[in-house]
Amino acid sequence: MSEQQLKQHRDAIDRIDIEILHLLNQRAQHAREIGEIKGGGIIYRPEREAQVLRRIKEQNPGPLPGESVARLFREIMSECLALEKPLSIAYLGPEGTFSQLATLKHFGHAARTVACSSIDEAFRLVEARALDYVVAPVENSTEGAVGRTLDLMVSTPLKVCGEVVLRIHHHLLRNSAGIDGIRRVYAHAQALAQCHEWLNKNLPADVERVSVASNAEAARLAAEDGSCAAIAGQAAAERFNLLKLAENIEDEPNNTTRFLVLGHQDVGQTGQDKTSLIVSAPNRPGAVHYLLAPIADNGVSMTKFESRPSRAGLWDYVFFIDVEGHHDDPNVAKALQGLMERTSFVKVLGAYPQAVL
Ligand SMILES: C=C(O[C@@H]1C=C(C(=O)O)C=C[C@H]1O)C(=O)O
Repeated sequence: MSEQQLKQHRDAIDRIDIEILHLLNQRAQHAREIGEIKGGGIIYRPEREAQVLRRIKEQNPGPLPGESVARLFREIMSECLALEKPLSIAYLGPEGTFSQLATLKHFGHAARTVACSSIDEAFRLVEARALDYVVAPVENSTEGAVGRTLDLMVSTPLKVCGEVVLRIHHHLLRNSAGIDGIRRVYAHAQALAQCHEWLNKNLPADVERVSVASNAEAARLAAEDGSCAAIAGQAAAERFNLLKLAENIEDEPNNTTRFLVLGHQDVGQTGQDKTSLIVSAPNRPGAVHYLLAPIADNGVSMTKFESRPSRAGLWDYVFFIDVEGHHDDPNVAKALQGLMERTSFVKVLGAYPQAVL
């Protein structure tokens, strides 16, 4: 390619960048005016954001991949929303956890992410309206449910208004090269479980495995002591300046964690939604089958079914159920009505758009 051709393309890019710049600011101006119309009411509208992202993916002519343009527009919306009112989001800290990554993936980098010392504290701060939303891990594809989040959902007045699905990659991290001399590996209990087979195969049997409160805490400890390693993700590796001795050591290559976003609002329909609910059933043969019949009878698909011992009575169970559709969709509404006729405890946690990114 000649210098002349290169210059032509660069000149074109310079012109386009200025056009994009003006268009971005025009977009932001509309968002600011929308903020004034909302007049201090609810600013964040997950249903609208999901529709914007889905439309961008559908109409994307390429060559940029749909996922990439959606990620760019995620950040554009984040900045536009921040002009209306910056959002503050509680997550399970410290900085560098997968919960923080999930928060940024869902709200973009203009949101203020606030590290909390426990999932309980994150819920409390949002319940007390000191922060706007909480992002809490709810299930991992390898390890199953996050019990503490489920327990908090039974009693919280907060409503689910979104979900985030995050691919989880774990790395073996240390402050120097090579695995010689490692006496201990720190990790969150879930990360230890998710890398169990890799650890059995690749580290000597006498290396101690110690579970700590978060992967970021594990990385912090490994940064301080050269005889220790950590299992954690990219964000923690960068934050604590650690070397990656081995990458993507999770046993299950499609390892993902699903997070829920909770706040104080109801979310409208988008046509591709989910509804989360909790029901209880007596501990009798056939009780669960009887209870769930209205879901199948109304042609509603169930995407999650998780049982947990109820705190109320010994050996009574509560069931965490996700179904496809919004609780205002006619078939879902009928299914919910049927459930309510069959059990004394149904709590609809919220309806929200299915994850787009
Ligand atoms: C601009 C709005 O406010 C927020 C920002 C949005 C955007 O930048 O497109 C979309 C939804 C809201 O979360 C709106 O409600 O339309």
